[in-house]
Amino acid sequence: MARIPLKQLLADDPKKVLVLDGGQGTELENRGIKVANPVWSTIPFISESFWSDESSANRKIVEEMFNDFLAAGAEILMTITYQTSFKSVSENTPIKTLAAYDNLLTRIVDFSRDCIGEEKHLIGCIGPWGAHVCCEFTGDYGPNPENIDFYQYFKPQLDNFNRNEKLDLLGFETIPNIHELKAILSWDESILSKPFYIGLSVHEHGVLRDGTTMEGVAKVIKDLGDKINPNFLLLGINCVSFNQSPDILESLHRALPNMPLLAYPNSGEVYDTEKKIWLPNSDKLNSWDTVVKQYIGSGARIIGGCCRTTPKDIQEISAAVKKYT
Ligand SMILES: C[S+](C)CC[C@H](N)C(=O)O
Ligand SMILES: N[C@@H](CCS)C(=O)O
Ligand SMILES: [Zn+2]
Repeated sequence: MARIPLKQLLADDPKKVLVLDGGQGTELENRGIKVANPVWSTIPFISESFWSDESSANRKIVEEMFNDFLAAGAEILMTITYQTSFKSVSENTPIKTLAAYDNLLTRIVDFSRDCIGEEKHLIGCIGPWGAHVCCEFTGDYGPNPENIDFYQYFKPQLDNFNRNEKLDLLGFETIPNIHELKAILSWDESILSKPFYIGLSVHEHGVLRDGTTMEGVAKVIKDLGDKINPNFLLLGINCVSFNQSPDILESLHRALPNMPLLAYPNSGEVYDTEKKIWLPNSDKLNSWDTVVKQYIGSGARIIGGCCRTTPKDIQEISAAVKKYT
């Protein structure tokens, strides 16, 4: 059975909320893959044995992770390509040419689609420019962020993902800087020809990591008016603090009441970018039940978990989504 295009699915049933998967990189780490390296969760796919040996240990781990998120209730899942930009891959792995990079992405998407089957929706995950220098939680893009050529950075991944029919949606996630947001939103259908969403990396005080307020974010979208790419389907927050996430989503909803939103916070732990480890932060103040109810009240149409959330979290999210929709 063909999948319903997401734009149609969300429009046809205004109450439908899709359950997303959880933190993939950190879940692979929980299961024994060492992701603390310059391409982070891309690492298992770099080794040729992943592709040539069907019984490779890493291959089993990735398959089992997808299975466990599916069993927990995920209806839309991501490719594990957060740090798989051409720049990150070509600078840090033996994959140096655009042709070899293209082959890598196609293999990962094919493999992900095989893992989740034909019925579930698949997101082509695209991490921010800052991921390759690990500043997705500071938003510090240097002294002249307006001069960064974001298009050149994303183009190889976009060119591949745009033409891959196994992907239903592109996800720019953990975007911490307003210049990057403006760049993505300036691209028309010739550059972004598939439906896409943008997940913002927001500080626990409720501003984008670079200090931009949610009103400032909304202004960029409002100013574009009807020039906005019709493929821009959802805006939201990801890898933000679990405890603060309902308030942050609510502030985005107030600023953009008609925008379909999405939310997938992290566990509340904080990433140490030097040591590449997660440090405990405050305890969870709320349950997923409470948080999901608030997200839905704020217009969320896709809800899941980001770093350090597990299939158990997705199970709780799924139960809450069923209860409140
Ligand atoms: C979302 S963070 C945990 C991704 C990893 C980071 N960019 C790093 O390279 O360590
Ligand atoms: N999509 C990524 C999140 C990075 S913040 C992952 O799930 O690993
Ligand atoms: Zn994350």
